[in-house]
Amino acid sequence: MTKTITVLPGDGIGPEVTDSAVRVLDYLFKTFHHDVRFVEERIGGAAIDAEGIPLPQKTVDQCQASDAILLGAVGGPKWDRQSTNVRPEQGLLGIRKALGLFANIRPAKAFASLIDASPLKSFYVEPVDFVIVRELTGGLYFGKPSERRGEHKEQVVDTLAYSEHEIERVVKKAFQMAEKRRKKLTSVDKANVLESSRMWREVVNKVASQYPNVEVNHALVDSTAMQLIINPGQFDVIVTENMFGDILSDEASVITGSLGMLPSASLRTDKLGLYEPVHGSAPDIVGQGKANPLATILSAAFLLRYSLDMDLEAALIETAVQNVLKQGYHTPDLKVSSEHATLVNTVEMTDQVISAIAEQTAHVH
Ligand SMILES: NC(=O)C1=CN([C@@H]2O[C@H](COP(=O)(O)OP(=O)(O)OC[C@H]3O[C@@H](n4cnc5c(N)ncnc54)[C@H](O)[C@@H]3O)[C@@H](O)[C@H]2O)C=CC1
Ligand SMILES: CC(C)CC(=O)C(=O)O
Ligand SMILES: [Mg+2]
Repeated sequence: MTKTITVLPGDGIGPEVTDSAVRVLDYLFKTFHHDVRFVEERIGGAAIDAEGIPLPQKTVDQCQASDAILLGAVGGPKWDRQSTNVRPEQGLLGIRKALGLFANIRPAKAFASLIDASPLKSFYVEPVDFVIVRELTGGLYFGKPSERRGEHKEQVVDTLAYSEHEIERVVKKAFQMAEKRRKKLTSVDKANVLESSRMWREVVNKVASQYPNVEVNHALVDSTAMQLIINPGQFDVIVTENMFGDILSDEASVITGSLGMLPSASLRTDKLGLYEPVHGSAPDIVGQGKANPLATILSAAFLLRYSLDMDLEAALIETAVQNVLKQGYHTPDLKVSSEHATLVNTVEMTDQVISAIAEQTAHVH
């Protein structure tokens, strides 16, 4: 049966990086004769410009009817003056909520060829390979009411709300991941200040009894931000609420060399998932061929693995990315130490990844 991937390019460099990932996926589908079609829909600023709202119902319906979703990024200065409800970012929050994508998986794996050139290299006592599991449909970004109040609108309210159920389902996902990895879970919160964090800890401790072989510890978010830099190798799986995970995962990108390297998967309990780079729409480099497409290409590998059960094809992408970096190909955001460093643009980097896949699949007819 034909599978459907809905592509939401969005704004800024979003269309540049989704084009790259679609080219890579298309190459793999043709090579392995997989029957998969792509359908493009609008989200974010592009949807505001065309239809006046950041998340048209048609986009939600198409996503709901598909097997997987690939998203670029939303937002940009053009829409910064829009009121809260018609901002591009509401389109992204809206699709996550509408599809119930509560678990955002953000792995941070340092590629050896990039570590060598990192200013943080001296801190890497152990190989860096951890996953942030970020709660994605609750917390501050979704709390109601979020508004300006008072006669002169001199007060403001944002609400950090969580139910036990919302915490429990994402924490379970994190334990399941830890069980399949190095069996170490760090739950990150701000329990010395926030009631929501105290409930978070209680739920983690309750769920922990179902996973006796996973070592659990609790850590405060501020010191975790520091530990991520001085000793990132200590982490295996980190589970945390929406905003802490948003911030810590951008920080984690420094360890991997660039924000342009971090992929993500937003999952629920069935196979449908949304796959997107961790980065935003990067208005400062849009249209210049400088966007690093690897975060989105690696997100496409997750799409194959988690939503389409194509583990082999996913691994081909990951090995190809590793090989291309090892050969010294890099977009301007990446510092590489190789003597054979070759600066490439977005399209050339994508060409290199496809060639590196072709080398691995030369025997397939
Ligand atoms: N998932 C999403 O759609 C997100 C959207 N945003 C939106 O994006 C817009 C810009 O936000 P910023 O804070 O500038 O964050 P950003 O992630 O777009 O950019 C931060 C910095 O990283 C660089 N960068 C990001 N991705 C890159 C890539 N693939 N290759 C090379 N360099 C890359 C940018 O050039 C910039 O210097 C805002 O409107 C924001 O709301 C921000 C984060 C996530
Ligand atoms: C709209 C924002 C919450 C997007 C973002 O920064 C993210 O998901 O990483
Ligand atoms: Mg973010």
